[in-house]
Amino acid sequence: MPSAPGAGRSAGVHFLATPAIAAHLVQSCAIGRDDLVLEIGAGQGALTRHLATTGARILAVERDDRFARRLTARFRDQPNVRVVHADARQIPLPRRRFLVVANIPYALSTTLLRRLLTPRTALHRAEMLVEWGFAKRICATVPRHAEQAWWAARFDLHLVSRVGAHHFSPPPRIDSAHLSIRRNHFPRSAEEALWTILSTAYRQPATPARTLFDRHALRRAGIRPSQPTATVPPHQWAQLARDLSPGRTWPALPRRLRT
Ligand SMILES: C[S@@+](CC[C@H](N)C(=O)[O-])C[C@H]1O[C@@H](n2cnc3c(N)ncnc32)[C@H](O)[C@@H]1O
Repeated sequence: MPSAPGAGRSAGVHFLATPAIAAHLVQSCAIGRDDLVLEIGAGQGALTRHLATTGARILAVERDDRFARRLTARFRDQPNVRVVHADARQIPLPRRRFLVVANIPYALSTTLLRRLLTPRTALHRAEMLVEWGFAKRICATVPRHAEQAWWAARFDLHLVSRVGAHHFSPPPRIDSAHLSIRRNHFPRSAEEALWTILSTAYRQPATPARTLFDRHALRRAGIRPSQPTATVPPHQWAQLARDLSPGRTWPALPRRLRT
């Protein structure tokens, strides 16, 4: 989604205007009646109305006073939908397993993903509309930043499709993307090792991996020892972290990755 920088609380908001895209986003999430779904930025309910029909418990978070009031009225008769009038950057996230379906403000993408993909998150999967360029950056085979690699090593990030600006009202200047996120089986016990490896590697992108890490461990992870670190995809760093993590003490994760 989409809001011009510096826009007011609801100015510049671009609502999803194509019901088929809303329906597809919700279907992709394969929601069951027992699931808990967090919708971030519910707006006028373009996604909420499809989420409501799944029978799952829906928490529809909306910061804008007017939208929150209207949503509350609109879904008053749907006992499985609770409208939460709050800022999604500050609400406590569910402690039990949850799913996310959202068309989020472009400006909040990094902040929200940082929160959703934190080590202690109970996020299981997410289907989101985000800015096209943002989706391309975080789904790149080799992300350019260590934090993006940190996300991609622990979750499967998949750019499903491009969603043209004409599907929003009013249309933003740039297209969006359907981004799909699935938790993978990366062990929590290897997270400190993973971050240490990534931050070391991303600080020295042109360096052959063997100058930073044990060459036998690199080979076991499928990384050529001569390979410049900037060309190693996140899942191979994840494999290296799994391999090196047991039996050693690793530096704690930086605070920004834990909030
Ligand atoms: C792109 S619109 C999407 C609205 C609706 N989900 C749709 O698809 O049409 C994003 C919504 O997020 C809301 N929003 C913006 N910042 C927010 C925040 N920090 N917390 C919760 N909602 C926020 C806006 O008020 C707006 O309703």
